[in-house]
Amino acid sequence: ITMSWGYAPHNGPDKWADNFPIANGPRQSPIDIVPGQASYDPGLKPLNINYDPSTCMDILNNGHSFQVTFTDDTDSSTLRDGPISGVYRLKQFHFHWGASDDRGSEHTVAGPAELHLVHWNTKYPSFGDAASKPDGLAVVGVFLKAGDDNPNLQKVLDSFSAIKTKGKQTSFPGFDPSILLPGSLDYWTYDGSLTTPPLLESVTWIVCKEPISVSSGQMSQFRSLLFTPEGEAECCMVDNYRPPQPLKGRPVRASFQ
Ligand SMILES: NS(=O)(=O)c1cccc(F)c1F
Ligand SMILES: [Zn+2]
Repeated sequence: ITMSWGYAPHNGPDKWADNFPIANGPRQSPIDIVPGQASYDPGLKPLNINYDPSTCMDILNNGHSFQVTFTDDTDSSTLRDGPISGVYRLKQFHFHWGASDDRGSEHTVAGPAELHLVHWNTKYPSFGDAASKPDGLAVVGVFLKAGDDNPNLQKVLDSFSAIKTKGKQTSFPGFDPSILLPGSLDYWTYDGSLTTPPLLESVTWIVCKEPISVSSGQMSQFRSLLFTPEGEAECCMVDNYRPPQPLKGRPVRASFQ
C-alpha cells in the first residue's frame, strides 16, 4: 500500500524520510530565514508578476491543504525576473497554517500561516516534468501576520463550506491572486525543495519580507477544514507545516538592503 503521508505523529515530517529519503537531502525546505544573515545582492531584479484572473479555475481540499488551481496551457499568469531566468507559469496556490496563531508558517519569521504561489519553468513541457528539475519550480512565499481582517481572503474563505472534507472541489472562477501579495515585493531567495512529499529539490524559493494580515477569526475558518474525507472521524486541518530544515551551507540572498 502506498504511504499516506500527513502531519500526524505516525505519518508526519519526522517519518517522511522513510519513504522519501530526499527528506535528508542537501537543499530541503523550509528554512529558518535569519534576516541579519542574508546577503544583499544588488544583481537581483524586482519580481515581475502578471496574473490573469480568467486562468483561475477551482479550489480543492487535497487532504493536506486547500489549493486554488489555474489553467497553465498559455503564458497568461506568469512570474519573471527576480532571481529566475525565463518565464514561469502559475499552477496553483495553497497555504500552511497552525492550530494557534503562534505557529503555522514554514519559513520561520514565525506566524500563523504562509501562502505559497507555485510556478513552473516553461523551458520544460509540463509542471510534472519541471518538478523533477533543479530549476523547474519557483514558489513565492508570503507570510500571514495575525492582525486585522483581510478582505482579500474573504472569497477564498467563503468557499470553504464547499470543500470541508478531503477530495471535495468546487469551481472558483475569476480570482486574481495578486490581491494576496503584500505592497512591497522585497524578498529573500534561496535554492530549496517542495515542503511536502515528494520533497523534490526543484524549487527556487522567493519569500516576501512583508507579510499580509489575517485575523484570528479568519484563521479559525482555515482551521474548520478537515484532513479527513466525508464519513470518516473528523480531524481538523491544522499544523500542516514542515519545520525548518538544515541550511547545509546554502546562501540566502536579499533583494533589499
Ligand atoms: N509547499 S510547496 O509550495 O513546496 C509545494 C507543495 C506541493 C506541490 C508543490 F509544487 C509545491 F511547490
Ligand atoms: Zn506549500
